[in-house]
Amino acid sequence: MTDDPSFIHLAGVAKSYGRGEERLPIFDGLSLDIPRGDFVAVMGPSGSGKSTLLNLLAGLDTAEAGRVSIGGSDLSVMGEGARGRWRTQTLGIVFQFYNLLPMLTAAENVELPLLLRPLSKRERRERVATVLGLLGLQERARHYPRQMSGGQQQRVGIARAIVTDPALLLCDEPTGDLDRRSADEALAMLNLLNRELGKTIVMVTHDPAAAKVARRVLHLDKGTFRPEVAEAA
Ligand SMILES: Nc1ncnc2c1ncn2[C@@H]1O[C@H](COP(=O)(O)OP(=O)(O)OP(=O)(O)O)[C@@H](O)[C@H]1O
Repeated sequence: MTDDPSFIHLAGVAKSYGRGEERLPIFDGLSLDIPRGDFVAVMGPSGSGKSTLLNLLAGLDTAEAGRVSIGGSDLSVMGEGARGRWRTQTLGIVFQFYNLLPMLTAAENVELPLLLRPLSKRERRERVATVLGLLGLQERARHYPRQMSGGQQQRVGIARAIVTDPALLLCDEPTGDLDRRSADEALAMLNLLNRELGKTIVMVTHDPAAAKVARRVLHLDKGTFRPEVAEAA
């Protein structure tokens, strides 16, 4: 697909932490191409750079060298403000520990990203109701996080991530805090978002069951991807 540039394109990315002699290199020339509509699981030992990669893809951190381009936007040349605006338009993030605001109901948590959009209250409510329905959470709309199970809270987290209809979902250990059944429900939802709605998904995970749901598994080890790529079903 030479005339169809990758949706996610990393070339020669360098990233380190610390300064001078204390400098800890994480990536030194990392490259990666992910087409639109892919569902990629990133696995690897602790400290291999998975979270660092997600932070670069989210535009939350910047590379010292190389190019990070997503959906045609070159994050490496954007300032912080531009990256913030890009993030609200392009990205949904699903966190391991859900990151819901405890004083807001499920519906209010899901509505949050929409407050940055020029939408009427009615339009916001309709969108929230649609995604809560998609996630099977209609009955939970007025419940607070403390009144929900971990699995339900994670589904609220997924609803919040997709309510703005982003092209890209980044998931950081989305099943890491869930029992098997809730984990499988969350994975089924991610699978549906990828296969039915065409969302591109990059998911960092230690969970082999999560990796099986993805279309591809990338193994990160000491800051580089292992050459072999296991193809999913
Ligand atoms: N802000 C930081 N300052 C200094 N060192 C950092 C920082 N963030 C991460 N590191 C170091 O960079 C390396 C890669 O960290 P990273 O969090 O990307 O790994 P990971 O693969 O996500 O690990 P885990 O599976 O444990 O979450 C680790 O050695 C970590 O200690």
